[in-house]
Amino acid sequence: KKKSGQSDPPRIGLSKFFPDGNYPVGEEQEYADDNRWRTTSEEKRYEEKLALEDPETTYANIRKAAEAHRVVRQHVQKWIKPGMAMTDIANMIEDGTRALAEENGLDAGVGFPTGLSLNHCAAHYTPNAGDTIVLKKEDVLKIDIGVQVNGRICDSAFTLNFEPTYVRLIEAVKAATETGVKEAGIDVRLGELAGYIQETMESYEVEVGGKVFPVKPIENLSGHSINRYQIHGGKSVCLVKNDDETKMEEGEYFAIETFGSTGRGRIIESGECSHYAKRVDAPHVPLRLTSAKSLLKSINKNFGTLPFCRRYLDRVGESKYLLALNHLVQQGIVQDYPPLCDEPGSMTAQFEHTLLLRPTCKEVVSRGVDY
Ligand SMILES: O=S(=O)(c1cccs1)N(Cc1ccc(F)cc1)Cc1ncn[nH]1
Ligand SMILES: [Mn+2]
Ligand SMILES: [Mn+2]
Ligand SMILES: [Mn+2]
Repeated sequence: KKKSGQSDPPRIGLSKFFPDGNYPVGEEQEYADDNRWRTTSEEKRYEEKLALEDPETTYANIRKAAEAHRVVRQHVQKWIKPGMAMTDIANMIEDGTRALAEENGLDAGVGFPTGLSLNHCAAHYTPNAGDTIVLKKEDVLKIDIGVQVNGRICDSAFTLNFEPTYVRLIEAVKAATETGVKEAGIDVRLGELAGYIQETMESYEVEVGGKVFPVKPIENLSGHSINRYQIHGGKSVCLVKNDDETKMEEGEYFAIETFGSTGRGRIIESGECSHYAKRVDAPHVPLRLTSAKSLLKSINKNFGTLPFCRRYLDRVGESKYLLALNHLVQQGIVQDYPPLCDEPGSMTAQFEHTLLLRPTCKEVVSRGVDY
């Protein structure tokens, strides 16, 4: 019997199932001892006052995005198979996301391009038009899905394998992300949190073809704070111990994401770019290129500062835009985010959750039965 009456594939907007706007609360974790007092009735009253003052802090937006994230990802986990084209996997995910989040311009829909990075590539790959790549059974696939509701972005990712070779790598990264979630908290220093993540990651090794590889945290990838319509809020949670004294603060949203590798433990930008985003601090330079002017207008209208990919430009009717897009990148108006890859032949894995630092507790809003 269907649990929620949702269709298969999932295409019914979530407001049909939560008409009162009370979307499921994520996993609530208590803060560590020195912040234990936060679960007091005084803090609870404070949180209720906040919710009355500003509907945004009822967290309904991020919780709707997270519920859409869970339903879409659990559907793709069920149906994905080696032999499927990356483009079809991307469309399956994005069609579901748009339907459940009830896409409506910039008010709701896809939060950023669907990451489908394979093997030694860790992040920021999604197919461009004409991509013919097909999933293979020996692939290790990172699926990174973004859902946004009123600019609140649920950024969460997981790793899929179809044969057991890299199971220990995947376990290492899942454990490291759990450590990051557990140790995160108000007033926690980012550099210290990085050390805890590194310690968990480096306690694993993986044996491939009789050779033992230590699992390395990817030292130049990181988690990040998230603001409304801004996937990178300015704070980074690195994966190796460092002396960044910056603290996590009450009310912040964080993407806690970790990446492990059997290679160098370092990514380089590699391959054709698909991911772009208008910079939040984009300079107002006079654009001489007419095509760049009209493309920027389309980007502002359709994406604002949310990341997009070439397929999304195709979808909103743009064509022959590459010269204009590269001009906007070169002018510092649009940031390009090329695929981030470790050395060929290595293997990488990722897990990511979105975490709310509420006054009374930490809420792992993207938690599901799957991860
Ligand atoms: O690597 S990031 O650029 C970054 C990490 C720390 C500071 S900025 N990036 C943010 C982002 C950039 C472009 C996107 F299309 C989507 C997200 C992390 C990330 N990628 C996927 N999920 N999370
Ligand atoms: Mn992500
Ligand atoms: Mn992220
Ligand atoms: Mn307080």
